[in-house]
Amino acid sequence: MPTATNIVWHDGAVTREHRYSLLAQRGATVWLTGLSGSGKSTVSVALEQMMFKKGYLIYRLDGDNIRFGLNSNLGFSAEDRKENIRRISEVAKLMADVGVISTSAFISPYIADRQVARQIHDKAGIPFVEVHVDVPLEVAEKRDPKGLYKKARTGEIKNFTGISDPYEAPETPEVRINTDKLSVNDCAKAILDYLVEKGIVEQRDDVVNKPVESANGTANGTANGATNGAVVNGSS
Ligand SMILES: Nc1ncnc2c1ncn2[C@@H]1O[C@H](COP(=O)(O)OS(=O)(=O)O)[C@@H](OP(=O)(O)O)[C@H]1O
Ligand SMILES: Nc1ncnc2c1ncn2[C@@H]1O[C@H](COP(=O)(O)OP(=O)(O)O)[C@@H](O)[C@H]1O
Repeated sequence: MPTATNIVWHDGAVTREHRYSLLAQRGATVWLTGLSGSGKSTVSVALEQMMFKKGYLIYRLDGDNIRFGLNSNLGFSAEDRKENIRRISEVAKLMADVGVISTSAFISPYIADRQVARQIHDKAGIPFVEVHVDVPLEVAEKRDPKGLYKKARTGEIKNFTGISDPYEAPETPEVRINTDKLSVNDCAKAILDYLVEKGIVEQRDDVVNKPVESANGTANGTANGATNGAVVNGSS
């Protein structure tokens, strides 16, 4: 890929700290890596609901979804997966620079690519929390929520992670969740507990007084004290 030359960074007057102050939160990236069917999307959705109810602005970046748009030109070769992860890392970094907490749920099978994701965040001074969504291959394959393992076994899908392509598990992730041993809620809670323990987010009570259950992208909760449905800051 060509590298840009003759370019100069341009600073604005509104800083990251101004935006964080406006939003009453700091940006961060929660990076979920694991086999297909390990539970990355399911846990991300649960964490999003849990944190949204506490008044956090949180946004999910998800492998399948991103491949419909931004990364629709990428396949599953090692080179394409690397570019997939690099682009997502840059997007997550930008979102965190705005002040958004994002979850990135990507198989991201290669240690080197995840290292790049971490470096992009480290360089920008943004917290990067790697979560290994850990499950034995047999369990993921048995779940097979999209029927992809079946297709991979018959050879209909080539280069399928865990079957005909490698998955390099993280050795020292910030958080490891075993989705065959913990409930979805407990997995999400383990991540939130880590964020609180490390001071990445503060401890907050729920401020949204209805469950956030809609699966069509629109949240159905309303915030305590808010008349327009906007979420109010739950910090004291
Ligand atoms: N060959 C192959 N290998 C792995 N996964 C495949 C493949 N082909 C299609 N899919 C579907 O694509 C989803 C993974 O996309 P990602 O962007 O997360 O992959 S990667 O991080 O670039 O490796 C993955 O989503 P999840 O099952 O949610 O992980 C699959 O639905
Ligand atoms: N503790 C758990 N955490 C996450 N998913 C779980 C858990 N227990 C069972 N599952 C099931 O495993 C499947 C995981 O699928 P999905 O979230 O799409 O995985 P991925 O995004 O990693 O491909 C879902 O059918 C989900 O209901």
